[in-house]
Amino acid sequence: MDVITMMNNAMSGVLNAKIEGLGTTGDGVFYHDGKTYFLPNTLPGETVSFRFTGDTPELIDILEASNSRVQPSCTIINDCGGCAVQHMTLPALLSWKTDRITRLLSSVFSDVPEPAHYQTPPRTRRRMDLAVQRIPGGVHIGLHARNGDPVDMIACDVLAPELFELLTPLRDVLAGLGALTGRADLQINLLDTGPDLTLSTPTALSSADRAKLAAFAREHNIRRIAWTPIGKREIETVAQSRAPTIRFGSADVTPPPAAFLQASREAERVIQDAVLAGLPALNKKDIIVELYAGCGTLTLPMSDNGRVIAYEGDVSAAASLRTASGGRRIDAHTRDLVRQPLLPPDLKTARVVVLDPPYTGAGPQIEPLARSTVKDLVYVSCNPAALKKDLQTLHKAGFELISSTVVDQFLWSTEVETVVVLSRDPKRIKRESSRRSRSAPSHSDS
Ligand SMILES: C[S@@+](CC[C@H](N)C(=O)[O-])C[C@H]1O[C@@H](n2cnc3c(N)ncnc32)[C@H](O)[C@@H]1O
Repeated sequence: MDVITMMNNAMSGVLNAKIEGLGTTGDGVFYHDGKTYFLPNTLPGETVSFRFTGDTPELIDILEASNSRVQPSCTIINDCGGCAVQHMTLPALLSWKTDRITRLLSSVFSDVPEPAHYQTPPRTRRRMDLAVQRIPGGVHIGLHARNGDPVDMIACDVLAPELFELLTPLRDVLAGLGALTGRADLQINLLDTGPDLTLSTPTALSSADRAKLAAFAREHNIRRIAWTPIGKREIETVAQSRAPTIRFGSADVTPPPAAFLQASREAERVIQDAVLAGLPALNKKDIIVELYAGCGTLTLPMSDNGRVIAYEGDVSAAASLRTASGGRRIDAHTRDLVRQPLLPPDLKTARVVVLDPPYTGAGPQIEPLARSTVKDLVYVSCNPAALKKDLQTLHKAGFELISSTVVDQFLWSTEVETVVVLSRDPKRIKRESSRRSRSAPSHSDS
């Protein structure tokens, strides 16, 4: 930069900074005068110019761009709040997620094998919570802008095409509903039998609204549309031709409306495989205790390896799993594991525990698990901060890391899913450690 530009910049309050990292919401991180600041749309390694407005830095220009920078492909990227880091290449993003998990694991364990990693392809998301907003002459359906109104999703590189294409006719049918007086929510799941919709509106559906939704379901081959008043838990089926299903392992499950599903079919398979590979050697009679089982994503495939005793807090999800489990070695129980965690005596017969808790982590369940006699654990996590806290407790109780898998199923966001295999069985730890040292390249290999 020449001297005149530097003097002009100093007079107009323009400053330069080197971006040192990526924050957990996808903003670039830099340090100035001993303080940490975040700048959206910047990447680690970049040199940028910015100006403070009050205490908030505002990006002026990217002076030296990172090799990981790309032009975002989505045409509504500047408005839609869905993709925080579409200006980063997907391999760089996967590598950032993998590094993040490696650092997390290294802060807890001393022996950390390199994580396996997987990234779901674009346009495969099969579950999304969308906001619906009535506007003059129609509706917008989309994600919320950062701190703002829903942005109409006229383009999306994330959503599966079957769901994206449905948005156009959905705008028409939703615009015609009397119950849609302002904001509404639409949860869309893509099951094996097609889209499964759950609509939440501020006021109750009239019989004319119900008839319109039923006609829409018939016209678009949608097996089920459910409805719930905004903010309430009770869900009512408005239209159903046949039971919608999704296959887990060798069973077809009819999940409840708005059920939890892993975000993409491809990532679900990787998570299932990582969990199955992380189980210790089992006899068919061995007991796998599964916590936070949902409607059986992991339960059904695991039941080929042992008897699964599954616990799930959501009554409808547990009921779906129970119905689908017929004839298999599965006992599915409804249990709130926050209010009533399993205690060490409840875990006495477990050969292994598999847990896939919600975003907040395993909370009050983790201490009894640590105090139990269980030697092997497989932990599926969607929140690195909660995972770290739970791993610290488990490590103190003697668990060591056997392996981990990082799954990027929320493309262009900073969300990351991790499958962690843990053991406090000295023989398994020793076996894994010597297997790793045998397969590590020796110095003479280079
Ligand atoms: C991340 S999902 C995993 C579900 C399932 N393993 C899957 O892959 O589809 C977490 C599950 O925990 C359940 N859950 C949330 N809070 C719970 C609680 N307090 N007690 C028991 N289950 C709970 C949710 O209903 C949800 O099914």
